[in-house]
Amino acid sequence: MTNKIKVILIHKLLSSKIQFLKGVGPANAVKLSKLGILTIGQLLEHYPRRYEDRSKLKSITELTDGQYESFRAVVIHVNELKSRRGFKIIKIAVQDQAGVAQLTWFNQSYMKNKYKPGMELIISGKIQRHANIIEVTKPDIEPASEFYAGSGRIIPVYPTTEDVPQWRLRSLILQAINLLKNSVTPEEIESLPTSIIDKHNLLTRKQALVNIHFAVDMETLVKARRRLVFEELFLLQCGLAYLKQRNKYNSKGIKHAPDGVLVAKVENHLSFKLTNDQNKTLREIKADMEDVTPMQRLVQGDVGSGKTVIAAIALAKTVENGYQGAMMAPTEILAEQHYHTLAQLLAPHSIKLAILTGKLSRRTRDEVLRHFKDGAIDVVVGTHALIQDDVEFAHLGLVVTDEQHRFGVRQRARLESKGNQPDVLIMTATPIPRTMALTVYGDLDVSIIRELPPGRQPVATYSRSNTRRNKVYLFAAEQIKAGRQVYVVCPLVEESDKIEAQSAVKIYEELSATFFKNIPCALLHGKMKPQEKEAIMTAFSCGDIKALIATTVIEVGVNVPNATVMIIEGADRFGLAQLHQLRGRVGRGKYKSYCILLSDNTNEETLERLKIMTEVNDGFVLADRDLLLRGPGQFFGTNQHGLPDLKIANIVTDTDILLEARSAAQHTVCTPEYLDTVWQTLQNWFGEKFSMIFCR
Ligand SMILES: Nc1ncnc2c1ncn2[C@@H]1O[C@H](COP(=O)(O)OP(=O)(O)OP(=O)(O)O)[C@@H](O)[C@H]1O
Repeated sequence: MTNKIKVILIHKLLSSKIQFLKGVGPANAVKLSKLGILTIGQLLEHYPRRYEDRSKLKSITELTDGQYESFRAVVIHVNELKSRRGFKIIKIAVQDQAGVAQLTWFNQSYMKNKYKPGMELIISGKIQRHANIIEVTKPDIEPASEFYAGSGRIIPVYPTTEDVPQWRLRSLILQAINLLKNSVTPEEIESLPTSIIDKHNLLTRKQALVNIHFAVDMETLVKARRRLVFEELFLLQCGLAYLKQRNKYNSKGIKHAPDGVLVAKVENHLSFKLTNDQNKTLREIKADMEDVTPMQRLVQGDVGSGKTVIAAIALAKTVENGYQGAMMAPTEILAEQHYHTLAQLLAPHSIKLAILTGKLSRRTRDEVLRHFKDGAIDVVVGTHALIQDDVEFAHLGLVVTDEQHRFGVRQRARLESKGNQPDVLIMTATPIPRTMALTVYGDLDVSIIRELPPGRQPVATYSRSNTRRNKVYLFAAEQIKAGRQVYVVCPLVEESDKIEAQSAVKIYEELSATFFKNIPCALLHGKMKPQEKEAIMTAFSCGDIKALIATTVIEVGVNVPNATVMIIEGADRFGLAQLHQLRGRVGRGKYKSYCILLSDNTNEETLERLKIMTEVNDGFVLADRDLLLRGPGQFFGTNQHGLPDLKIANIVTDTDILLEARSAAQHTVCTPEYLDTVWQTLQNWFGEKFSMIFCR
């Protein structure tokens, strides 16, 4: 079976160039390549975006106002008019036996040459009836000769460009489907083991491909989609399971010894008791480190749940075993902060720490690098500066990366490659929805710290319009008088640090002249020099500055337990995950804390998002809600962080199939040949992203 499978996915027909089809010359091939279609296989995997039911063609007099309908008619007259404002309007009159309708386009003069009197067309679009005139604006048109004469008329609508009209794409796919039907057996293009197909009651790949494009009826279409979604998720999960196994069996990592004196000293010196979740996570980490398989563990902890102390103990463990540890943070501010926290926890026990960021002088940097190399430094904290080529370690035992999705997988891999299969701990404070975590990080072991340290009260969150802005700032000033500190976050301006900084400056000037007059305030934004930023953060941390007016530079990780008020201006511009991160900057100590979301936006979805914030304090619940509200592409704000663009599956709505496919993949014993095929298919599907996801 496996040998056969290996042949299929490189079946001759599927790998044939698209020019093999009738009607595809060099020019059309270029246009199709812009859609990512170079081969017949890729054409067949260009799945419809949606479908239209055109099973019943109506006559013109039967068309209903406001409905999306289809009808067959002949062109009788083509006319170009000019509107008073200079628009070109193309009007084409069409006729069937019952009546006349008018098709209209604006500023698309080429339409007048495309359709000539006498041509028979299948026209689909939204019907507008004004008095006795029936009009369709920007209709979807197929020449009647291209009209697919299948038994059903569920018409696929494809993602496409202006260059490749729907009807052409549809007729090419039909041609490819006919070739597939006539010249390929189901076994020749099957990608799933027969046992899986039978057990999960799936269509064959051949049946699914035919029906996803031209289904005989709705029921078959649903089955076709289920099969292809299952296939995609199953193969992805097989790939992830394979990676995990490979890590387990093929690699020899560092086997740390059970805890000794140093780890005990660090643990016993903590000024607090670890929470149950922290203890559980720590046990999991220690077990991984004591195993010869290199650790690949993701720690997901809600904001303020106390991840840094866990990292500190793990670092102490590697040092105790004679190795070095490295911790990489996404920003200089965070690297500084982690350095100070780790120094407090580790330096009293003779662990030598250093920091490496972009701003060290050449001399200091050279010296620090020398001590990494000769092993005199035990633990280093840094930014991207850590992955530069000239950074070398004597014996790196543990790599911790904070805020996982800010780094590409490749960057992380570069740090890991500075040791000989070191243990790897990834920490993130953005809870990842479960379904997404299974797809993106399915090969990592996951620990979750959901519980917050005792005594923390939920942050009271309010959503307010700007009419109440004065009251909000008066409240903040009162809190400052009571000894607390305040953050004000300025509206997010995507793509422009400069405008964002300008808006922060404006708000800073306004507040320091009004509500915060005579209160020590400071401004913090991404355009400032690292030294300036650091000096301000230090002054805020030690309480010299009472109000910090900032852009999102403070979003992750900043820890000032005395701060109790977070005011977010233009809160509607932020996603839930980001608002939660910002809110997490307060409520980190023993004082009651508040988060106030200012916004005048009345958009329904925005109001819903802000309302969820006022009701939910748990980051994991928020993450799931955010995913539902905005979809997977939006979740991280950007698409570049390892989330594969799935071809057909939707991880929000296909959760059931995902869980079924995952369980099937975990229970399938894959032969090496089958895994080869899986590997090859995944590479074909995900291209560039493949190495991002799988080359760990
Ligand atoms: N078990 C505990 N009991 C009491 N305080 C704790 C406990 N664990 C951590 N803390 C304190 O809680 C604060 C937050 O910890 P830390 O900065 O490690 O959180 P975090 O999970 O990294 O948060 P974020 O993701 O928001 O940066 C720190 O002041 C830390 O000293």
